[in-house]
Amino acid sequence: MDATASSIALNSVRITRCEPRNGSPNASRFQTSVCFHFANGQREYESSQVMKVSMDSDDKRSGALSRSNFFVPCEKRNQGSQTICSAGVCTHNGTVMESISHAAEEKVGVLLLNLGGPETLNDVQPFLFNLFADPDIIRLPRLFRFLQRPLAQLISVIRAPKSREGYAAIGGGSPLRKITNEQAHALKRALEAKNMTANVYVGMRYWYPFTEEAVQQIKRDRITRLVVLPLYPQYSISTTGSSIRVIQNAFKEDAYLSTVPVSVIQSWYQREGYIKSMADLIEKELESFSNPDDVMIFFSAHGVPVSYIANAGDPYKDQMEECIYLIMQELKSRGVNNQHKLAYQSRVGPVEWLKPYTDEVLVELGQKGVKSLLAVPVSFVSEHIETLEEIDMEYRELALESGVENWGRVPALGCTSSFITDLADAVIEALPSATAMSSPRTSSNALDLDPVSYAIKMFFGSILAFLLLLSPKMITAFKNHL
Ligand SMILES: C=CC1=C(C)c2cc3[nH]c(cc4nc(cc5[nH]c(cc1n2)c(C)c5CCC(=O)O)C(CCC(=O)O)=C4C)c(C)c3C=C
Ligand SMILES: [Fe+2]
Repeated sequence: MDATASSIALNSVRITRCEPRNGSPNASRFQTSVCFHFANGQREYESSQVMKVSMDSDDKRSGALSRSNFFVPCEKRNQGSQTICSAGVCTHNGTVMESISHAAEEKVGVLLLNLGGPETLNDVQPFLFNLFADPDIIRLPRLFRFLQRPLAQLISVIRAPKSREGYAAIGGGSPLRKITNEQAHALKRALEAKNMTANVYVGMRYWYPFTEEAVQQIKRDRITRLVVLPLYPQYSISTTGSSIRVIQNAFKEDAYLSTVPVSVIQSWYQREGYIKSMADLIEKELESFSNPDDVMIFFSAHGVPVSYIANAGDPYKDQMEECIYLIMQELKSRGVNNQHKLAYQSRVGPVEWLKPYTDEVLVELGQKGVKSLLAVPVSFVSEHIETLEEIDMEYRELALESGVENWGRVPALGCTSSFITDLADAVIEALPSATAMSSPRTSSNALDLDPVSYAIKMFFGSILAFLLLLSPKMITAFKNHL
C-alpha cells in the first residue's frame, strides 16, 4: 500500500489517505496512525485505525464504511508489514508517515472508576451524604434541585444506622479501596506484559481517593493521553454516568486537561474475555455442589429505580439482560445447561425499582421446591458490602428459610488474570479513539455557581429539611423504606 495524496491532522493524530495497489479503484482507505515512544526508549507502539470508505455502486446508497482497529508493538508489526517507528516518525513500506509532533513525550494514563466505600464506621454517614447528594442518585426535578443537599443530609442520617450494621458485619468497613488498588496494580502489570507502560489511577465517586483527586494527579503527572475505565461492566446513569459527569466537568474547566485526548470505555459487559471469565467462575463453583446439573444459576444484579429506565433512558436493564444471555450462551457452548434466573437486589427508598426483586424471588423459588442455588453477583467486579453482607448473609439465610438446601456463591472477579488481561486489551483498543473533552461552559453552569442564589437555596432548603427532621411521622415513613 502506498501512502500518498491527501492527509489531514485530527486531534493530534495524522490521517493519511492510502491507495491500495490492487484494490478496487472506488475504494479509499484512510489510515490514522500515532507512534508512542516511552522514556526508556525501548517500548514503541504504532496505533492504527484503517477506515475503508467504499464507493462501489452497491455501497453508495448506504454510504458503507468499515473500520478496523489495531494497536500493536512496532517490533511485532515490523515483522509482518515492514513498519518502522523511531523518534516520532513511522515508515510503512518505505513511505514516511509523520506522527504527531509531541508523540515523543506521549505519557499514557488509565483511570479506573469505582463507587468507593467507607473505610471505618465513622465514615458511613458522610459517605452516604456524598452518595445521596449526587443528582444522578437522587434524581430531583430541576426546580427542586436546591433541596438536594438538605435531603441528602436527612436521608444519610436516617440510613446510617442500618448501613453501619452492614459494614460492621463485614469487618468494620468497605474492602473496595484495597481491592480496586490491587486491580490497578494488576492492570499496570498486564499492560506492561503487552509492552505498554501506563500510569494507572483509581478514582472513587463517593469516598477516598475521590475522582477529583485522581484527576489532579493526572494533571500533575502531565499525562498526555487517557483511557477512562469504569469498573462497572454495564452502564448505568447512577454509576458510570455519574462518574463520567465528574470527569467531564473537571476536564472542561482546566486549561491543560481540556486538551488531553481521552477515551471513555462506557461499558464492557459484552467483551469475550469478561464473559469467558464469568463462565469460568460459574463452572468452577458448580463443581462444588454434589448435584451440579440440578443447581439453578441465580444472577443477582444491583437494582436501579424503574424511572431511570422508563424516563431517563438508562440502558442498564437491556445491557444486563444481554450480559446474562451471553454468559449463558458461553456456558451452553461448554455443555453446561443449567436453569437460570435474573433478579435485582439492594433497593433503597420508597420508589419502584427494577423487578423481580431478589428477596421475593428467593422465597418463591424455595417455596416452588428449588433445592440448590448458585448466586452470581453480576453488576460489580469486586467483593463489597452487597456481596459479603447482603448476598452471603441476608439472602443466604432467606433462601435457606424458604426451603433451599444447598447454597453457593460465585466470587467477584477481583484480580482473576484472564479478566485483568482482557481489561488491558480493552485499554489498548480504546487508546486510538481518544479525543479532547474541551467544550465551552454553559450559562446554567455559571448560574449554579452564583454564591448569592446558592446561599438562598441552602437557607430555605435547610429550613425545610429541619422541619422534616422534626416531624416524627416523616421519620417513621422514611425509616420503613430505607
Ligand atoms: C439510592 C440509590 C442507589 C442506586 C441507584 C444505586 C445504584 C448502584 N450502586 C451500585 C454499586 C454499589 N453501591 C454501593 C453502595 C451503596 N449504594 C447505595 C444506593 C444506591 N445504589 C447505598 C445506600 C450504598 C451504601 C451501602 C448501603 O447502605 O447499602 C457500593 C459500595 C459498597 C461498599 O462496599 O462500600 C457499590 C459498589 C451499582 C452497580 C448500582 C447500579 C447499577
Ligand atoms: Fe449502590
